[in-house]
Amino acid sequence: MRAMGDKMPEEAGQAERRVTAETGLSLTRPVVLVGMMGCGKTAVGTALASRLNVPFRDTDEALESAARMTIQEIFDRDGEAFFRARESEVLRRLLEQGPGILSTGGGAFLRPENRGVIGKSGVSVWLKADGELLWSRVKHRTTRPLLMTDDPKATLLALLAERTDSYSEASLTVQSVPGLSIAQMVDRVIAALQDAAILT
Ligand SMILES: Nc1ncnc2c1ncn2[C@@H]1O[C@H](COP(=O)(O)OP(=O)(O)OP(=O)(O)O)[C@@H](O)[C@H]1O
Ligand SMILES: O=C(O)C1=C[C@@H](O)[C@@H](O)[C@H](O)C1
Ligand SMILES: [Mg+2]
Repeated sequence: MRAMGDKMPEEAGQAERRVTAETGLSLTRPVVLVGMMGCGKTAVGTALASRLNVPFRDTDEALESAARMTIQEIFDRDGEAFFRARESEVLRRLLEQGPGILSTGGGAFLRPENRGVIGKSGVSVWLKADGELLWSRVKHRTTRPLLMTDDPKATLLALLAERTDSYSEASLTVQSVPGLSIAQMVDRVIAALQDAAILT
């Protein structure tokens, strides 16, 4: 098995500055999407990377592929503390791979250590959504171990309340509201990145 801290051979030594093909825009740092479960980090991140024609990376997906286990299986077998340690390693490795879109797991931005490494080489974007919207998106899924409780909606709302201060430390915030499609969220993130001169 590839160690979780290893670089993917094809991505090692990637160019520092990536000129995006279709839009003509340049991205100079990894754009790191953060926020609660269901805020759209994976869905919006995938569409954003595709629109900009830059690499897409996702800490949850990278962890699952390195471990050849689902996140639920990692939590069940090794516990959350083990998962968080691996998540920090994977985050560092993916940040080293250069400009692109990096979606994180919902808990990744809570650790000061992770916020530090993200701030050094990337720019964080919080996809902000209220509890009802988040719940509408996660309630049908059973893939999120932290929501395997007797009252998953209450758990989600409690996590949102306790995490909001950490997420608000992100460099940029993009609000998600009901009715905005994934493509419209991509428009909003691009506009925020352009305003901040991250995408030029
Ligand atoms: N703007 C949107 N409009 C409609 N559906 C959306 C939107 N954003 C996300 N979704 C849907 O909500 C669900 C959850 O989104 P997604 O998996 O991207 O969340 P996430 O932030 O990556 O969560 P996690 O932290 O658990 O990885 C998916 O089914 C996704 O397609
Ligand atoms: O919000 C969280 O803590 C999590 C979100 C998911 O992305 C996964 O990283 C995992 O289910 C934990
Ligand atoms: Mg995700």
